[in-house]
Amino acid sequence: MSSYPDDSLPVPATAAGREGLAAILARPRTAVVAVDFDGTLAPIVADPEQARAHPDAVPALAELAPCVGSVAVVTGRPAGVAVRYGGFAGVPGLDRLVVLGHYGAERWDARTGEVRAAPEHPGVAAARAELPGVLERAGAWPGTWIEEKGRAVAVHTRRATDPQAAFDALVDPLADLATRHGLVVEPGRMVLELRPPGMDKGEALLEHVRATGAGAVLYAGDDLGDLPAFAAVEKLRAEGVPGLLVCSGSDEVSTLAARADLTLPGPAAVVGFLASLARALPH
Ligand SMILES: O=P(O)(O)OC[C@H]1O[C@H](O[C@H]2O[C@H](CO)[C@@H](O)[C@H](O)[C@H]2O)[C@H](O)[C@@H](O)[C@@H]1O
Repeated sequence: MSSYPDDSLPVPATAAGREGLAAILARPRTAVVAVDFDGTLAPIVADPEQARAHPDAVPALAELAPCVGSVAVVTGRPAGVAVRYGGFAGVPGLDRLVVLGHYGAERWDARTGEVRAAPEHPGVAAARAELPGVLERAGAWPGTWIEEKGRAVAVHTRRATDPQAAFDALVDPLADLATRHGLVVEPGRMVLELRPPGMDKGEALLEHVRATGAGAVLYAGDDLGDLPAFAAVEKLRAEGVPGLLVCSGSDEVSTLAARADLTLPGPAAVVGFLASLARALPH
């Protein structure tokens, strides 16, 4: 792999990405670094409750955060769960970290340790009540598992013997259930989530970038739910704010790699990149 500007950083494949990385290196104090959690900071595991940040993730973020304008974790997880599974609370260096949870409907701020949240959508409770019956009638595969997320509910198929077939069998029944209750289906890596409309990672990222007055942005993600954040960075670039799109690559999702400036082979490599970026910045 060739390097920019020295041996420690990979070269983005696109001119826009190289411009984005150059802007972050030139004006780090104006940069927002925003990172997805599962599949990007945390390796994918079969049981969502066992997911944890890569052991090098918190040290890398803690070294990076004091050098840039802001570090944010942008996740489909409830903010409090991501804070817990990430080990983000009370870490020296991460005292300004924000976690935008539930695709931006929740915001945890390390300065207060509190979560600010949008009102709950009544359709979630109604869909939750109907969900077991819908799964039974759809002939859900053994191993299909419901994740209770508070302001959303997710159906996972990774533990079925054929996860993709189990996922495919549920797409239409869950779309119907979501529509009847005013919700949307968020498809992800062997998961279909029923959640309220009106917020996504793109809106969340744009809001954060605008609130911080950022002059450059980096976003790293791995899954379809990260596409709106990719679109937000593309929109910011069109408005003159340089940005770098990083894909945490996998053999499950190809869409993001096609849009990314830099594709890295999974969470360990993403975390290594963030650590290298931190080392390349003035402390
Ligand atoms: O926005 P993210 O931080 O990427 O969260 C997206 C979903 O991640 C979790 O599911 C994924 O990770 C699990 C643990 O590795 C894995 O078992 C599952 O197959 C993946 O889809 C989480 O459980 C969901 O609630 C998040 O929305």
